[in-house]
Amino acid sequence: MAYQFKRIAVKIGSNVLTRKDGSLDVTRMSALVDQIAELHRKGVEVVLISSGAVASGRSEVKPGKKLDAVSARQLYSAVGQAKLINRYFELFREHKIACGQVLTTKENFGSRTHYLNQKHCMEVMLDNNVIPIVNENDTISVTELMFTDNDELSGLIATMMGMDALIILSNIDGIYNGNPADPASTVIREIDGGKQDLSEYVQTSKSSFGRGGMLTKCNIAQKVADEGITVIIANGKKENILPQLLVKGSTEICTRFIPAAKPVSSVKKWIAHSEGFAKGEIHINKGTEEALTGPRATSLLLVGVTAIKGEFEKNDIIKIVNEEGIQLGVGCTGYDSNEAKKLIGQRDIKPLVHYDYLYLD
Ligand SMILES: Nc1ncnc2c1ncn2[C@@H]1O[C@H](COP(=O)(O)OP(=O)(O)O)[C@@H](O)[C@H]1O
Ligand SMILES: N[C@@H](CCC(=O)OP(=O)(O)O)C(=O)O
Repeated sequence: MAYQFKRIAVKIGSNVLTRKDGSLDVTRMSALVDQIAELHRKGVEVVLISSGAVASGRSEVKPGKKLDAVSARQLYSAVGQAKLINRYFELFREHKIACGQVLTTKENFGSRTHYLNQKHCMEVMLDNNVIPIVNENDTISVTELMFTDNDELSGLIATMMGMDALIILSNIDGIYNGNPADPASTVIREIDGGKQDLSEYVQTSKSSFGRGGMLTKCNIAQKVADEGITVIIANGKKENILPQLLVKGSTEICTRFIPAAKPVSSVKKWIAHSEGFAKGEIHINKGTEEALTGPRATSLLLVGVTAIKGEFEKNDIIKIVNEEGIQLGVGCTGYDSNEAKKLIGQRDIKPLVHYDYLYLD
């Protein structure tokens, strides 16, 4: 069977892996592992981003007293992640395939060094036929340090690893053009990258164990497709869904985001996804805004900077803001904040943000 993609990220939502009572659905897990094993045997490289730690830990521990939300998430994920990865390990072993655990946090995507270390780790696993199974390290990432959900994490991984496709498996066939419970609603089969406003269709409601909901999936999918990666939202509870989606000329029901044709450099992709990690703000004057947003690739020079806010190190991500206070984009800084503040207004020195490290919205 010929598949359309050679390298994919597969994200499995909590709802796919949990039964109605919250217990881990080992039958479903086993079916998905069988499908990934089949793809792996046929030469498709797969990175799995699996949710389900919190949901599967919940049925294992019964706290003596009522816990606050953060403590509960830490406790359940610590226990649940051990249970989850242990299951995956055994299930893949039945196929004589090794898998390995990668736990990460939002902070690991904020510095280029950590980012490249993570990428290297997963590359070395794939080179050695090991399937990386990624999840957020829920035990230490709390409140503002958290990803919105694993959809956001899967988008970052797909971009970082230069995937051909990101497949987001949820408990629903795709994005419906109305309330999914309404029989008149149908699945939107194709979405042209970032060009369509989907907010009118997507309800803010979430399924019982999910975190972000369909709206975050849509936002992430549009961003990732804009970077040239196909994104598919499909139902992970359907039999043999992964091979069916991957087969050339597939007619499987799903929502497919058409990737943009323009190539984007890997550094720019990292920067584009890094806005949430920005450490400071660079305010620029009108002339600099015109130069940056004009047709020529232009670096951000300190001569056009009017103010620098926040503390940051060299190579950190910073926001670029115009005179009206509107954010124009993000970049990776060539100076730390103390040095940059001293050099505001200076000419003929290296740029604050080189255009290779600049991403404008
Ligand atoms: N227009 C829509 N189309 C499909 N699903 C929708 C839509 N609006 C809201 N949803 C809800 O989004 C849920 C999936 O998101 P989420 O709960 O985050 O799942 P997951 O755990 O797979 O990440 C669906 O079960 C559905 O209830
Ligand atoms: N890291 C969490 C994932 C939470 C989450 O994002 O869930 P989902 O919205 O179902 O993908 C866990 O493993 O429980």
